[in-house]
Order: sequence, then C-alpha cells, then structure tokens
Amino acid sequence: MRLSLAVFLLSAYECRLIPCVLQSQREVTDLTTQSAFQDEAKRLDDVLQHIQNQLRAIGPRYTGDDFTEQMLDLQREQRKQRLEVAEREPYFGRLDFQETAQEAPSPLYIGKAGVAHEATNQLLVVDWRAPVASLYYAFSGGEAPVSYESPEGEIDGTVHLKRNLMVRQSKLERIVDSYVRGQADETVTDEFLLYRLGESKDNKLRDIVSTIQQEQDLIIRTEKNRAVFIQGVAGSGKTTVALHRLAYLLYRYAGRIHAERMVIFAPNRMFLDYISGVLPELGVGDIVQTTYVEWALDQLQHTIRLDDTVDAMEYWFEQPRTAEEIEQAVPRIKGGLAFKQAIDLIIAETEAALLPAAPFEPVEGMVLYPHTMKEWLATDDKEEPVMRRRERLVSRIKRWFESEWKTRRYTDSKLKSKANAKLNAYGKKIAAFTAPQLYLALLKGSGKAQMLSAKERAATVKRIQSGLAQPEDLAPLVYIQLRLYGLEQSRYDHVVIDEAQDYSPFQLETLKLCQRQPSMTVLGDLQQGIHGYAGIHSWTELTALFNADDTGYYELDRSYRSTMEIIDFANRVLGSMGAGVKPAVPVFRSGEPVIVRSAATEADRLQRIADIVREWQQEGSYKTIAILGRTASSCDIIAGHLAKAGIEASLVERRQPTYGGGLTIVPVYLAKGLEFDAVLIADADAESYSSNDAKLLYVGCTRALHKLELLHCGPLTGLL
Ligand SMILES: Nc1ncnc2c1ncn2[C@@H]1O[C@H](COP(=O)(O)OP(=O)(O)OP(=O)(O)O)[C@@H](O)[C@H]1O
Repeated sequence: MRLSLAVFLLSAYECRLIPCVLQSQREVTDLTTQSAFQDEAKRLDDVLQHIQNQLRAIGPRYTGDDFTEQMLDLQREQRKQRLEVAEREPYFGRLDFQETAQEAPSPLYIGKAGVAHEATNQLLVVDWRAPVASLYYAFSGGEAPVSYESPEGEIDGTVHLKRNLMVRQSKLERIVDSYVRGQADETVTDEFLLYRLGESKDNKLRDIVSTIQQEQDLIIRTEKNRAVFIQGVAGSGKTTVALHRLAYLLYRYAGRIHAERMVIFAPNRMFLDYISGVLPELGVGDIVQTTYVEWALDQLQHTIRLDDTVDAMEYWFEQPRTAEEIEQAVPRIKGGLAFKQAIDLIIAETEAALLPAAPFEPVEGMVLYPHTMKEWLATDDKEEPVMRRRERLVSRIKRWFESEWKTRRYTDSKLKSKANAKLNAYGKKIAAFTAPQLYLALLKGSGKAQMLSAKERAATVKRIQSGLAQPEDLAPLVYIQLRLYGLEQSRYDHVVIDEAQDYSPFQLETLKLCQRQPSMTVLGDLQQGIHGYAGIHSWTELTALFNADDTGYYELDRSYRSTMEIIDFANRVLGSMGAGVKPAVPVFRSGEPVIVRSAATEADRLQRIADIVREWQQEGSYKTIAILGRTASSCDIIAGHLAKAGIEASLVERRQPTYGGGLTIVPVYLAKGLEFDAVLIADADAESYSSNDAKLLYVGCTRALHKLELLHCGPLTGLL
C-alpha cells in the first residue's frame, strides 16, 4: 500500500523517476530513460565482476601462530567484510562532476565502501565519506559552480547529473534522477528520500547513507576536536547522524583515532540493541556501547552496586508530579555544578592535608622535614590524580629512608625493624581515601553538601555505607574516583551521548575528564525532556562546560520519521506547552489522518485496543506496531487483556535488553528513541496526560512512522 502511495507522490512531484523492474510501476514509455537504466544495469554487472574477483583473491583465513600473519589476516578479513557489503549494494548514487579544468564531466559512483579496479587502481566506487562525496550530499541544484575541500585544497566545478540508484541484493531496482543540468527544474527533488521514508521498518534502526540530507551531512563532517551539540526535533535523525559521524571520523582520521577508543552512551540496553545494526552496515566494529550507569559502575570497579529498591522511573511516571517537585528534585541538585564545586572543595582540602605536620624521624637524628616533602609535591605534576601523588610521596619517603640508611651504614637489624614500623605508621598518616569514603565525608560534613536536606543526606549516607548508590550518586562518585585515581583505561578519542537532555552537567563533566581534548557528539531534544527531574532544562547548562571555540551547536528542525499528518498532530501537543517551543517541520510525505477514538467504559477500551490491533495486523503492511500505555501498570493490564483475547504481544519492561519488533506494549517513557510503523496511544484521557505531560504525549505521538491512533476512556486529555 505504501509503495503505491510513494509512486503517487512521485508523480505529483513531476519527478524524473525512471521506471524499471518493480511490478507496480507504470509502463515504460520514455526510451531515453529506459536506455539509461540499461546502461546502469550493465555498469553494475561490470563493477560486481570486479568486486567478486577481489573477493575470490582474498583466499582462506590464516590459522597459524605468527603474529604478523595474524594482523595481516585481520586486515584481509576487514577488507572482505567491506567487499561483501559492496557486493550487496556497490553504490547508491551517481554524480557527474566536471572540474573547472576538465573538458567533460566524469561520473562518480558513491557507495558505502570505496572500491578500486584491481589492476589499474582506478576508483570504481567512491566511499561516501570521501571529500568529493560531500558534493553529492550538499548539492541542491542550479548551474552555478560548486566546490569541495580536498586534501590538496578547494576543488571547484559544475554538476551535470545527480542520480539515485537503488540496488538490492546486487540487482538494480530503480534509478531516480534528482537533477539533470539544463532541464527546466533546476532544484534537486526529494523523490528517492520519500520512497525510502515510505517503507516499513523492522526492529532495527538503519543506515541512511543513500539519503543523508545537507543539514545532516554538515554535522557528520564536522571536524574531530569539537564538542558538537545537536538539538533536533523528534525524528530528525539525531541518533542516525551521530552513528554516521562515528563512521566518518574513523575514515577521516584513520590511524589517528580508533574504534575501541570511541564510546556511545545510550539511555538503556534495549536502545543499544535497536541501533546495533547501523555501525556494522557502515563497516564499523568495536565501538564501545554502554549506558552511563553501566559505565560509572565500571569506573568504580564495582565497589558500589545500583540501588534497585527505588525505581526512579516508577516514582516519576506512575503518579503526576508538579513542576516544582521536578525543579527541586534531588537528582537535579546532585547533578548540578554547585554540587560539583562542593566536591572540588573537599578534594582540595584532602590534597592540602596530604602533607603531615610532623617530620618523619625513623631513627634519632635521621629527619625528613615537611618542607622537603612540600618541595617534592610542588615539583610533582599538578594534573596527576590526588591519590597517585600521594602514592608517589609515600614511595619517595621510602626511597629517602633506604638511601639515608645506606649512607649512614647502619647495620643493626633490630633498629631497622623499628624504623620500618615507624615508616609504615608515617605512611598511614598520609590519608588515603576511596571515592565512597570521600563522598561520605562530604555528606556527613558541615560543608556545602548542606544544599541537600538533612533527610536526603542521611538517606544517601545509609545507602553508600551499604555499598549501594542511586543513579544520581554515580556522577559525584565517578568524579571523585577520577580526581583521586584517574582513568584506568586509555582516554576516549570520541564520545557520543544520545538523549543528552536527560544528562546532568555533572555527568558530562565526568565524561570530559576521560578525554584529552573534547571530541564529542551530544544530541537530544529538550522538547522530549521527560526526565526533567534529572536532566537539563536548557542546552547552555551543558555547552557552558566547553570553550566556545571548541563547541558547535546545530539545530535540526525537519522530521523524517513520521507522515505530515502525524507531525502536524504532534505539533499541536507541543503547542499546548506555550511559547518557546519549536514545531517539527515535516517532510512532504502524506499518509492517513490521525484518529482519536473514545471508549464508553474501561472494558470497552480494552476491547477496542484488541480490535484495532487485529485490524492493523490483518492489513498486513505494518512490521512493527506499538501500544503505548502511560504507565507500566496500565501496560500490564493491556497485556493481560490481549493475552486473553489470543493476541500475541511482547510487553516491554524496564531493563529489557532487546527489542524484537512485531506487536509491542510499551510504557510511553520507555519508547523514547524507538519507532514503529503504527502506534496506538491507549489511554489519552485527561487523568493520564495532565497539563504537565505534554512532552510525554509528544514523545508517544512521534514514535509513529505511518499510522497513529489515540484512544481514551473518560474526558480526552486537555493537551489535544
Ligand atoms: N536523511 C534521511 N534519510 C532517510 N531516513 C532518515 C533520514 N534521516 C532520518 N531518517 C529516518 O528517520 C527516523 C528517525 O531517525 P532517528 O531515530 O535517528 O531520529 P532522532 O532525531 O534520533 O529521533 P528521536 O529524537 O525521536 O528519537 C529513522 O527511521 C531514520 O532512518
């Protein structure tokens, strides 16, 4: 159904669609375009031949013990994987570009991986990340000269043709010319993008190399040593762009940055599973993928466990919470920079107290005075973590003692063991702390931790003493750990933070400490900031942590996920938030109207949910369907009813590691970041979505790609 819709839209655009093998397309009338298709099919066969030759030449895997051979084998294996991706879809685009000094345009075929002719080394396919490929994405039509930055400097020229080629399983399925020089329509048209967006989605996010948009490409190709912030409306491609940026950086800075020193922070394991297909498809492996909680517990070497007894999500989402409660929430305080300053102060005090006041005198007359130790500390690297400096001081005292002992030629073994005991006792006076110990000292002290209520401080002390922490305690603990002991592993080359509106400034500070210079992609949407009790309320809370010169800020307003009807509807929900909100701009992809239905009773509501789902399943074109409930308990009720009605559905729960697609029942707050072909918001009543819940309802509505319905029992939410 959606295919024919796409075709209809294409004709409405007077597109230069070149029909080919798809059954549903109209008869071929234009002989020129037909011959262009045949030429492309012939060239494709040719390129495939080269790829297959190269694959055959790779030979079997090395199984011996020789290290150099093993390394070479690894490289061959990586090349083989790239060629296998190229074999399925060697390229997706063609750009005919004429450099100013050239007499005629040359066609450039752009694909996921570069392929060269095995004998002549001539490029058959240009990697999408190559500088020249930026022209393909940036070109927006017209006859004016264009240019791109190459390693040799700026290259300019003119574009003669921009063509999309859809190759599936090594077969050319269609070609669409989005620009032909000299034709009446000078602008680049979006037919191919619309076709791709109209497709159904399964349970995994996909790569978008063939349809990256200009504003997205600009972000992907931003230079490495910057903290890039992206505020993007729901469905604007933030997650996708960040993943493509990783692939770009690895290509652009090959040899200088490494996948295993890049890290992606996502909100939960299920989300990581959902995005797990994109990087391998882009030929990228080994990037660390984690959540902040998992990462923090690792940094603390699992000396602390997460407190499971209180579920923040349930606390904040099962009951309506006021704006005041959210503003004054404990996670906001513990995640704030004022709290970090309180910790900085106690670390400075610890550092100042490192030096004991009394001299060290292991044997009468053999004295090490504090002023000498002070000089040692002064020449030490101030950037070194405090406890590392302490360790060095203790070792230096030991070395001083051994050397003095030798110089004085003492031989009395009894004297030596007494002196050793004194040495140990002296070393203990130079206090060593673990991160939890120092955190406890802060909470129990009379200093700045007073910004927390006495009750909260007491509760935190009790928890930490039993080896437990809540998520909001992790940034303070990790920060102390890093300041005291430093980072155990190598520093990160690049950090990606998805759903960054849910991060506190303090969390970002801890991640900054894991890099030599900031190289980050930080993405999120304040309009989806449903965890306002912990996250930021304005981007400046995070951007202020970086030098303005090292920071980039981008806004993405176009939403690619949903149909125009869904976006318009979701924008109405946003509108209820009052001034200052930025509506999403839909791509011109029309679909079915959004439907709001009412149920007379609770039993009727449950019955209708089952009926709607059955109808959608029978329709057959939706691979993924979600029923979104306001709370986990409301989802339980729906799941129970569907099970009785014989409808198979999976219920998504907190900490679920995977997302399997099909029919899913999800609490709306856990659906953030995911998307589904069809979405039913199962309880759009005034009680479930109060005036404070606009962001939550916006998140729910914007999960839908093609179909959105809302059902309510009792008065409809005022947000609509
Ligand atoms: N240039 C593009 N071409 C094709 N599809 C695109 C493009 N950009 C984004 N999309 C699609 O739009 C959808 C939304 O992308 P993504 O999940 O990355 O957006 P997001 O901004 O992170 O969304 P949200 O904030 O709502 O989680 C995905 O299906 C993605 O494939």
